[in-house]
Amino acid sequence: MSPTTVAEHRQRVAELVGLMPVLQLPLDECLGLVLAADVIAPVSLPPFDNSAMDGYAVRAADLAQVPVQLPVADDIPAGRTDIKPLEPGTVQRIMTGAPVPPGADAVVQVEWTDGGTETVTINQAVQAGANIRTAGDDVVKGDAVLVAGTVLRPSTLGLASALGHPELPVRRRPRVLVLSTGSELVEPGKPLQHGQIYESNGMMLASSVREAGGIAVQLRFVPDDVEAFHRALAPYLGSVDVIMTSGGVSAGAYEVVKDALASHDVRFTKVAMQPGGPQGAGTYEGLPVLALPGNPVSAHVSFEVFVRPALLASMGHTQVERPTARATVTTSLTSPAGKTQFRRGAYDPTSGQVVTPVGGPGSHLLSALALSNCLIEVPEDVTELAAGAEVTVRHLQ
Ligand SMILES: Nc1nc2c(c(=O)[nH]1)N[C@H]1C(S)=C(S)[C@@H](COP(=O)(O)OP(=O)(O)OC[C@H]3O[C@@H](n4cnc5c(N)ncnc54)[C@H](O)[C@@H]3O)O[C@H]1N2
Ligand code: MOO
Repeated sequence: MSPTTVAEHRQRVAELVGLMPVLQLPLDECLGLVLAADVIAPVSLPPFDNSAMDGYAVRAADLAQVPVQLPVADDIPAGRTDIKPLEPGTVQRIMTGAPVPPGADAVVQVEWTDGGTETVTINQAVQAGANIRTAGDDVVKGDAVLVAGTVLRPSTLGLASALGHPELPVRRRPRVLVLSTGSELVEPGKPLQHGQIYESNGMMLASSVREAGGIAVQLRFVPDDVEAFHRALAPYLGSVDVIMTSGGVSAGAYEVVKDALASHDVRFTKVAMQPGGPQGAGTYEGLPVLALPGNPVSAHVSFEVFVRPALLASMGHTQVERPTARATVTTSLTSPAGKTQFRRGAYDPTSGQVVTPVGGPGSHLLSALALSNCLIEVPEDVTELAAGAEVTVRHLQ
């Protein structure tokens, strides 16, 4: 049986995860999410003509001869709503953001005056329209200012708030159960016995889920026991959207994930890549389940290549790929025939776009992964790369 290609498995994972439902969420919870429908401006911005300066609302024609002394008929702080018209031959003191009174056609900044409160001497003339921010200058009521597909950033959330929206329609974050299997796994902080290791995939994968915008629920220390596996999962089935496991998928005698899920609709396959060869994907009690290999680098690379794009797509993102670049590799590399290799690399954009492999190909080399900032992609049909060869790097940060 020919191995599954990276593209085929990516497609399968994306289809399994699907799209998250749309709901109205308070703006506070929308950062990084994708707008699911166009938002029509219910008001104009600014909503009314207002002053751009602290100063005096005037009729420009009254300043034909300067200096000129005029009576200050009223005082308009920002927020005042009962604005009186400006009578000819008078001014009103006005603050930045306050409504310009009817009849005024300009604002003189306070620095050009003596700052008087009963009467004011104005030393410089202004053009009609000076220092007035007109209604609709920024947004016109009825405009579709925020369009479906927009990724909500601080500025777009600021705009939504300025338009008076307390909440927005978005696709919600997927809740991912991050389940770590392995009887050898021990909680960090506890003593280790020979043969045991500290659990690390759970922390790494949960962080990756969060970095992609999802919600991670960690379930660690599930032993290599099929009954225990099913029991551990049961309480989460109603509250998560995706189950993501690590470990227990290869060819050993105690492959708990494979054994537990084989009777369900989960297909275990070898994907033509290294690391990350053994993969499982399917459904468990109606939920998508993604079974990643247990070696830490394999788990991380599997997340990057398959899960991250699927989670981003599930939230409505169209940009689901990490940015890539072309770079020359500083040392020679070998790669297994017929497999896409994802080597860990340190990419240096400042020195002519070169990348240096970090550590070897071993999928247990977690510190090399932690020291790298990119994956170097060696295509399936390439078995050797000389130093100086051009490669594609996938940025991880
Ligand atoms: N006979 C074969 N053996 C193996 C094959 C194969 O094709 N034939 N494939 C190898 C490859 S490639 C990989 S990758 C691993 C995948 O193994 P599993 O998914 O079954 O994972 P485990 O055996 O449970 O663990 C592998 C390795 O990773 C450590 N691990 C697992 N979970 C965690 C965790 N949460 N935190 C930290 N470390 C973890 C575990 O202790 C093992 O050292 O299989 C190869 N073998
Ligand atoms: O393919 Mo495994 O994922 O090499 O280590």
